[in-house]
Amino acid sequence: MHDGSGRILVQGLSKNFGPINAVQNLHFAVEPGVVTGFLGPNGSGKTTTLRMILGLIEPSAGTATIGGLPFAQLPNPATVVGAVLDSQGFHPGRTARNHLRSYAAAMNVPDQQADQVLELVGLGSAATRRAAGFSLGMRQRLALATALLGDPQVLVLDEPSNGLDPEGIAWLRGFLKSFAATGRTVLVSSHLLREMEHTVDHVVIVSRGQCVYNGNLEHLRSAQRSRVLVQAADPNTLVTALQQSGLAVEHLPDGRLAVLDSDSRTVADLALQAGVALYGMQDERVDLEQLFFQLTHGQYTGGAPHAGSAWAGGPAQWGPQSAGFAPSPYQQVGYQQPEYQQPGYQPPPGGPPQQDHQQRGGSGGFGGGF
Ligand SMILES: Nc1ncnc2c1ncn2[C@@H]1O[C@H](COP(=O)(O)OP(=O)(O)OP(=O)(O)O)[C@@H](O)[C@H]1O
Repeated sequence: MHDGSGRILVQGLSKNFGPINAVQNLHFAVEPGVVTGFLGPNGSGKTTTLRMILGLIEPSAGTATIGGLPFAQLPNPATVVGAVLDSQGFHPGRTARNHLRSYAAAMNVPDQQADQVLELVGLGSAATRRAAGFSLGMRQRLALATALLGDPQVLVLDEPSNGLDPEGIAWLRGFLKSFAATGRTVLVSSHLLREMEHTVDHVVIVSRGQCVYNGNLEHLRSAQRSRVLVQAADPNTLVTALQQSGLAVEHLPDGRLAVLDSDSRTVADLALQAGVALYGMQDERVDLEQLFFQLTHGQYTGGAPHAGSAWAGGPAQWGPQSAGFAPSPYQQVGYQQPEYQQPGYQPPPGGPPQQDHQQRGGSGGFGGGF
């Protein structure tokens, strides 16, 4: 069991390449004992951040420490941190075993460790094969074996599932979880939340070099709420009826109501009992991948969660977002055009449904349409 001293702390970390602000004022901690995902689309600054943590490039501002020290000051870095930033750097003529032995010598690690780590990553039977003939997945495993040679406290991996087949991804997931379960620190980057969602416990999500979410994955998951969008002839009467039944309701800017954590059948029954005519209903549910897409496109108008929404509260930190509407995180289920928008629609006596522009809590709505 490791002593849990391999905490990574990133404080105010920034990096500019000329006019490019690759990383902007990042703050996060990577705790031992859990797997932390460092997620963001291509070009969002993940590799640059990892390179600064590993002392490969100088930050423009801020600090990154491992166990309280910058990488450059670690007494024997290879026994503290194992890292894979690139799985291409093998001498093609060397066997897997010889590749590892050359690293073991440089790290002052016994030769036998090479065979142990090869077994650990499932390459035991390929020890005498040359790396030139390795598949991308095998190269990923060999790179991981190299990182493990010094039996490090901390593992930092950049896009480790690239090139792995589904079996390889499942294996990596189990490996990383058991590695972290021994009290060690795992920071793993990816541009695919779906690939990581069953591997990571904590996530730091970046977009355009800035942190847009830092928190528990479960918290992010719990922000997923289903809702029913409903167009009612008399929204206020319907809101009263729904609230009396214990349902939370939000007014959307276009006049519809969003009924949280319910379904269209329940809403229709309550509307009938209240004598309110409905002109259209839509069941929606949030998809984690869509949510990630929305977060990392940085265009969510609301920025911080608004009071009363699924986004408010909890220990997670939501970072800056730039202005503009993002795609809705909701997936629509069995969408039907509201009756009043359909050809041949005859308005009821009293005219077509009125648009109710009353909004609650400012601009924090999801902005998604039917
Ligand atoms: N050495 C460099 N010189 C100039 N610009 C750079 C350099 N390294 C990275 N960048 C730029 O910094 C930004 C962040 O790149 P980075 O590689 O850190 O992103 P990433 O999230 O790791 O993306 P990917 O998943 O595609 O590797 C990009 O705009 C990239 O072009």
